[in-house]
Amino acid sequence: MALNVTNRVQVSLAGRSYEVVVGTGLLDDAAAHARQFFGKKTVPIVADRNAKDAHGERLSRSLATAGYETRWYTVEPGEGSKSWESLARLTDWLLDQGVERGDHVFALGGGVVGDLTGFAAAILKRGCGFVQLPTTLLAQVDSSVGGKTAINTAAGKNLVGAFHQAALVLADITALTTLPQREMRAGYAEVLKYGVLGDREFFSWCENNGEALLAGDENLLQEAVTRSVQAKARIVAEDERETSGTRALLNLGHTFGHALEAETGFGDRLLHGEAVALGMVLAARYSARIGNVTTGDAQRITRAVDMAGLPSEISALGLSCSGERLAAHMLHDKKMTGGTLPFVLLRGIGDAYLDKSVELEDIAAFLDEQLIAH
Ligand SMILES: NC(=O)c1ccc[n+]([C@@H]2O[C@H](COP(=O)([O-])OP(=O)(O)OC[C@H]3O[C@@H](n4cnc5c(N)ncnc54)[C@H](O)[C@@H]3O)[C@@H](O)[C@H]2O)c1
Ligand SMILES: O=C(O)C(=O)C[C@@H](O)[C@H](O)[C@H](O)COP(=O)(O)O
Ligand SMILES: [Zn+2]
Repeated sequence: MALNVTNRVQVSLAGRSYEVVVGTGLLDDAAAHARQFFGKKTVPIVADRNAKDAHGERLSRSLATAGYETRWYTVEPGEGSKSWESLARLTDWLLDQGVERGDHVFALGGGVVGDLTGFAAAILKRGCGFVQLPTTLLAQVDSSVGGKTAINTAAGKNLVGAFHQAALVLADITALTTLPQREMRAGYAEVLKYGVLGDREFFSWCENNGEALLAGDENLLQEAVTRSVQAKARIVAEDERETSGTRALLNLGHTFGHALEAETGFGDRLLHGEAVALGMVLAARYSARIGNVTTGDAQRITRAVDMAGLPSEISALGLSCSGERLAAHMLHDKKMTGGTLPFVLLRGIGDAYLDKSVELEDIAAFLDEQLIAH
């Protein structure tokens, strides 16, 4: 895939579809790409503070040139903004702006702003439109696509939310030039995830290209974002609301990961993508322990995570909790059905499946082993 070529991926759902546009400089040209979603002369934009500082001007300029005025609402960076308090403040602001059901709210930032704004749009006047302008690698490859929106509660991650699809996603690769390296790596965890869960060839591509991609090669970034979005769009088209089990595969590494995020306080100590990377390694090791996957494949996944500078050892987190305590966080997992928690496990790289026979006590014992230094 060559640079300066804009890739378009269609997310096709029952009775409707929307486009994910992936390319460079899209924010400079946002008015042209998104004009049909500007209801009035003023466009409400909810932005992560860092994303606005780095890229807000490009967006404002594009809209101003097309005769639109931007109204900005700034969200403080960090997982703490996915809260009831932020949601209340944001919905009040949207109401003050006179946003109507037919209008579209624009979300500029990473997964935090996308999840928060998407949820606000889902409930504002029982549902208005929204457009995602993802500015982190994680948001471009994952959170801006597929319609999961949510806030966190004291009990855990994403526990209050709604399925509400964006009307359009503009993934501007240029936005990633200002992204801190740690955030880039965290986003790469979700890229690797698509390979591990369903595409062995893409996993090899990541092994070969991960380092250059993380160093900022825009061609490779555009290819990784496009291929990730294609993979996610295929799964979401098949199982939009996670009812058949197909979409649950996108949760690979997340049952472990969300428990670790909860235990570390949803903060800078462990980013979502870092938790997912570690969670994927744990899912692979557990799969090897029950004889489903070869230790060779489990080690290859660990190496890919290490190569990306992502955490692969739970013992290195310095947690003082037990495996049982981590397993207790998992009781809030949204996959829980009738008291059973299905786990996304592996038969091999590129071959994830949902295992309904896993005992949480066994997971707790496994985690106790992992919590002891390797
Ligand atoms: N809805 C979904 O399907 C889905 C999928 C994956 C993750 N998520 C959620 O997404 C969230 C994580 O998203 P994230 O990793 O994007 O984190 P984030 O939104 O917290 O952004 C990460 C950091 O990057 C900064 N930033 C954003 N864009 C920037 C830019 N272009 N230049 C400089 N700094 C920039 C932000 O200020 C923040 O400090 C988690 O809450 C996770 O649960 C949701
Ligand atoms: O889109 C999905 O489906 C995913 O599972 C993608 C995940 O990367 C994402 O973190 C998601 O928010 C987790 O979903 P949850 O239902 O476990 O909260
Ligand atoms: Zn995730």
